Formats: sequence, C-alpha cells, structure tokens
Amino acid sequence: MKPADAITCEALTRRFGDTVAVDGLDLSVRPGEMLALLGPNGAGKSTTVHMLTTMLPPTSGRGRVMGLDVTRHAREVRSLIGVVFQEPALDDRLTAWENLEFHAVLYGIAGRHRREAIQRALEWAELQGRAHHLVRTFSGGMKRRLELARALMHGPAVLFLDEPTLGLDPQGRRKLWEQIAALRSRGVTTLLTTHNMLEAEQCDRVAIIDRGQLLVVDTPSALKERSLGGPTLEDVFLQLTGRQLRDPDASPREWLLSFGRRGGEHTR
Ligand SMILES: Nc1ncnc2c1ncn2[C@@H]1O[C@H](COP(=O)(O)OP(=O)(O)OP(=O)(O)O)[C@@H](O)[C@H]1O
Repeated sequence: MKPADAITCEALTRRFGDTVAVDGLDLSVRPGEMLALLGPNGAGKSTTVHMLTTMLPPTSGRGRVMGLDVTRHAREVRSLIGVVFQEPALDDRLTAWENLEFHAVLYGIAGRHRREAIQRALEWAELQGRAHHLVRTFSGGMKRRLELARALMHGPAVLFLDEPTLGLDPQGRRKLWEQIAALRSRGVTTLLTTHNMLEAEQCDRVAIIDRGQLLVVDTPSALKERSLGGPTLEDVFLQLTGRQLRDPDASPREWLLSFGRRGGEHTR
C-alpha cells in the first residue's frame, strides 16, 4: 500500500455462498481524487462499497481508509467517512432538521456547533425553507440533497456514494451532480458508483469492474484514447464488459421497471 492513498483495496474478496461478489480486487484512490466505479448489474460495486464502509466484513483481503484497516478499525473508519447508500436512509416521518439533528447527535456534534452544523447543511442542500417540513413531502432530488448534506455534516475526509443520482429527473440529477463536483474544491476524496457515463467522465479516474474483478482503471480521456470498440466511454465499457444483460431472469416488465427506477438511463 502506498501510504498516501486515501482508500485501498488489497485482494479484497467477498463471497455469498457460491457467489464471488468481489474477487481479489486491487484498487486505490488518492487523496482528493474523485473515482467512479463502473460495472454492469451484479459486478460487485455495492458490495465493495459496503465492505469499505465497514457494513460488511470481507471474506479475505483487506480494505483501508486513510491507512486504517476497515475491519480492525471499523469505529475510527466510520468517523472519517460519509456515506450515501443506494437505498434512501432518511426517516420520512421526521423533518429535515430532525434528520440532521439525529445524525449530529450520533457523531457527537454538540451544543452551539450542532445548530450551526444543521443550518450549514440545510443551506448547502438549498433546503432552508423546508427545514421543518416532513421528509415524506420531499421530492426525490430534495431527499438526495439532504442525504448528501447529512453525510458531509461531520466533515468526512472520504465520501462513498452508491449511485447517488439514481432515479432523479435531469434537473435533480444536474443539481446534485453540481454539488458532488463542488466537493473537489473541499479536497474530499470521493468514490462513487454510477451507471451514468456522463457522470463517470467528470471524475478524475474511472475503474471498470466486472464479476468482482478490476478490468481497467485510468482517466476518462486515457480510456477513450484506447478506442476500445468506439470513441466514447460507453463504447469502452461495452467492449470490456460485453453486451449481454446481466440479469437474465428479469422479465421484460421487471427490466422496464428497473430502467424507470434508474431514471431511464441507457446503461447497456
Ligand atoms: N446479501 C447478499 N446475499 C447474496 N448475494 C448477494 C448479496 N449482496 C450481493 N449479492 C450478489 O453479489 C453480486 C454483486 O452484487 P452487487 O450488489 O455488489 O453488484 P452491483 O455492481 O452493485 O450491481 P447493481 O449495479 O445492480 O447495483 C451479485 O451477484 C449479487 O446477487
């Protein structure tokens, strides 16, 4: 491991019975870097994120965040990271303020600092006017902005975003993406998973994985220069991972529903 890396996977592996979801993954993310993890459905992206965020123990290999082993130093790692999972994790029955307050209490942000941190988060998410409204009444985009603001409240050095713009309309996606991209100026290291090639192209580097293994990692322009299958990042992605659907059991109806949930993005 290079000590300067903010995130490292060393032969990181996770099995579920006979399924090898992540298979000896070697990957590192440099401090301040924004790295996109791309891969077809079932490639092992979420499982990788779950291991690196201490939610799931690796079967073998090692994950580190800021040099700390995610299994042996789970508590310290949690204090250093912010996470937005694929599944929404806000409490719909609480207001935006209450959701943020709960997070502040969990992270030991006390007294005057707590109030300020909540106000800053609401401002950042552009939700000041909705502070005391129930989250249940929010649009998908508002919820995602609130989740991201919450993940940033305790000043994490490293951020994990699992398909952050999933299911958002183009307006919501653009707004959230502007905020994610702006995190670079704060020096936050970000690892994000996405199926959106335009988002991936705006990251410093792109790692493409399939069947739990790393296929390639490079800058978007270097990947496109390889002209694998065509000039776009999607061409490169399809050339490396194939055109076969990865959920063959899915009926056309399920596939359409999944397509809709993903905001109608053409990803394969
Ligand atoms: N809790 C689990 N139990 C059993 N198998 C699992 C579990 N979680 C993931 N898997 C399997 O591990 C593999 C990788 O899944 P994972 O969710 O990490 O993929 P992904 O790249 O995030 O996919 P998607 O793009 O669809 O979100 C898949 O074959 C999946 O079915």
